[in-house]
Amino acid sequence: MEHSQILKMIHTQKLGRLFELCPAIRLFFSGIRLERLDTEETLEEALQGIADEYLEDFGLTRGEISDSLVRLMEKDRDEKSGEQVAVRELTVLPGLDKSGNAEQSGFTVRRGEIVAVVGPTGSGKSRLLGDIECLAQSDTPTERSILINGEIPDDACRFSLGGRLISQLSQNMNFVIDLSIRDFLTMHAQSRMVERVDDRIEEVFLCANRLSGEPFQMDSGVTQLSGGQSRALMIADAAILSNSPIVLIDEIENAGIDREQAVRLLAEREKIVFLSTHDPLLALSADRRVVIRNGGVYRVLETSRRERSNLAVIEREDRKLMELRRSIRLGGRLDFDMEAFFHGVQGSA
Ligand SMILES: Nc1ncnc2c1ncn2[C@@H]1O[C@H](COP(=O)(O)OP(=O)(O)OP(=O)(O)O)[C@@H](O)[C@H]1O
Repeated sequence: MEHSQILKMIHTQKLGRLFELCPAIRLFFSGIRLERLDTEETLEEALQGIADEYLEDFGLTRGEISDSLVRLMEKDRDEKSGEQVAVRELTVLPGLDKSGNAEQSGFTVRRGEIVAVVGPTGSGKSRLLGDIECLAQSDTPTERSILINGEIPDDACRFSLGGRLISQLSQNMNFVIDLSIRDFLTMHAQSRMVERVDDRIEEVFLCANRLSGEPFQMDSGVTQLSGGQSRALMIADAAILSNSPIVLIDEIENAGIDREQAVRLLAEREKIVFLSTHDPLLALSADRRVVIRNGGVYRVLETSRRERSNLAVIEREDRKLMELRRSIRLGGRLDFDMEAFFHGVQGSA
């Protein structure tokens, strides 16, 4: 559906019809405490009885409400068409490093694979994720190009489906609309047309709570979540509810969530996952790691058999560190025999 058709619909259809076509619109109105609008009226009619000052309290004008509804319907349309693109593999073709030298190599990632992106601070890890996110075609500072299933994505795929193909969970996740977690997840589940919405949102909620260091309630507001809780919720949401076949995650390790479980969860869902990280546990959990140096891909290393067996040791030590972290958070003291705790005789925090 074209933009002009959507615009016309927003202004001529009854609200009830708009809610049916795009459930996120109902949740948009819940978010500004207008749950009881008359569904037999059009948008203009329904908003007639609402004072401008009321809308201003939410930082909205009538025009902005109509623009938001158009965007929600367009997002819904793109999401539904995005489901038709089956991504089997993604290829990064080499570009230039920060000095303008050709990159050593490109690489291809297949469905179900996890790739860690590693490298010193400022080397260009986020830039690589950014190139993937916008499906770059030699039009970013790195001049890399991204292929989907071995082909250059066409413009429709790039500009319209790009956002639907790819979920990006960046370091700073802020929620702007104050919905409860239940409403937020319901909105996502409905806009992604999943079946058994209540069961699925319960699954996301339980999973997010397992990932998060600090438990939270289904009826708390999303704006009250801490940074780590928000990331846990978004990771569970991306894994369980999202149709996006490609997930990009920036520095999960700083979020204070259970990284081991988060990676396992994403790996189970047959997605292509890129993790930018400085963390050996995450790097070795991936199938391979792309090493970035001076803005360019320097090496692509498969995780070796030896590294996989070393991962078990890193996980064991990491669980001990998590135990210490938990103890510190709960106000405990770490004045027991640390040598014994780490190297041998059973100790406990
Ligand atoms: N190949 C390149 N050509 C030109 N500029 C680049 C290239 N790669 C990265 N940059 C630029 O270098 C800067 C640092 O890159 P980026 O933020 O991606 O680093 P990072 O590895 O993610 O850092 P951190 O670990 O601190 O998050 C950015 O401004 C980015 O656009």
